[in-house]
Amino acid sequence: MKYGVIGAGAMGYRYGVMLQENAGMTVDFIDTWQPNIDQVRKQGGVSVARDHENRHIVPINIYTPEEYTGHPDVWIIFKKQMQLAAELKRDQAAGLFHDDQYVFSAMNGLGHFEKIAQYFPKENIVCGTAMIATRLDGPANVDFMGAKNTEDMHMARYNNAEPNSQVQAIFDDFTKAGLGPAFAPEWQGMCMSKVVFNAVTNTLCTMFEMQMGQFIEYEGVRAMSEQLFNEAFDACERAGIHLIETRQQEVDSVITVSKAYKYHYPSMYQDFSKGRPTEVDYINGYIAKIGREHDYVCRTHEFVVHEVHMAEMMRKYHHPAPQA
Ligand SMILES: NC(=O)C1=CN([C@@H]2O[C@H](COP(=O)(O)OP(=O)(O)OC[C@H]3O[C@@H](n4cnc5c(N)ncnc54)[C@H](OP(=O)(O)O)[C@@H]3O)[C@@H](O)[C@H]2O)C=CC1
Ligand SMILES: CC(C)(CO)C(=O)C(=O)O
Repeated sequence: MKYGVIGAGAMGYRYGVMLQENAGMTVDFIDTWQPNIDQVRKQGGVSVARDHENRHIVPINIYTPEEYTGHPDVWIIFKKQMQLAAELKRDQAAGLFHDDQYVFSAMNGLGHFEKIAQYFPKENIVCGTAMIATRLDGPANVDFMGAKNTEDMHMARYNNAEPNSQVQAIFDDFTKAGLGPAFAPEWQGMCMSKVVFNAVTNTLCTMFEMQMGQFIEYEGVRAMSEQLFNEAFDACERAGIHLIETRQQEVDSVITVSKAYKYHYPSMYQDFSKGRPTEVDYINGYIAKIGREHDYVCRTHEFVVHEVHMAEMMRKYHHPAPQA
């Protein structure tokens, strides 16, 4: 199958390069960040390392939306939440989207599938979550964090139907690529399971400018995680959303995932340290919104949203440390 990746950032490169190198798929990348495109063209591809080692150039095809004339079978979308609406509008205007295409996204936070559904039929949308850590260290320069074969992701159709042949083919390609997919029975609970995880790790690591391994050095991590998870689960229960993990499994995975990715700064910190807006409104803010809609105030999540925005504001007075 032919894939088109919209958003040649950390995760777009991760999925595209693994599909191209390990599964032998044809992949085209679409991006709007000109220094990124220029750097790919200058160095003959994207520079890829794994855990800081074995850095090499992987030749890739990259285009702006307006340059692109191809017709992939599947689009993979990895933009930041706040970039998505403008990106989809620009891609549509450039004639990129066609009715026969499928679309997959494993962005963090929630709110993106409603936007994607404005351009694609519901049955062609495949929702995903990725417990896969990747750093974008500069234009066309990525670092895949974690040992090979630890990649772990979930997928479910946006209409919650059983996989049809096209969705199964995507799953098989992701398996061959080494992305470690598993099907989940239902998209919303699957996605919320990742949102609540990111509402702990991404947010706390960002505010305290920590790698995940440093974060779990603190003895109060379990207690802090439990407080945030309990509030999020209580809100989800009132909203009738059933997560695919239990509260205890979420707390345990904060520890195990942070150990596995001990040198990773969550993607939120990558934005924070570069002076860009963070996705906090789509993560803790999304949980808080679900709570409010169901007469339950998620006080800690609402407070944490303010804290992250306050930390963002403070960047005009002192600069966060760059990623080590
Ligand atoms: N990184 C990770 O480990 C993980 C990330 N995710 C999620 O995946 C989604 C995509 O994240 P990720 O791949 O990390 O995002 P990136 O920030 O690496 O890339 C997204 C886009 O941002 C733009 N961009 C990136 N850096 C800069 C910069 N310095 N200046 C200007 N533009 C820049 C580029 O597009 P353009 O200029 O065209 O806008 C790029 O295509 C998010 O929802 C994230 O939460 C999920 C799991 C893990
Ligand atoms: C890798 C992981 C799971 C860390 O929280 C992530 O989702 C991110 O960096 O945004």
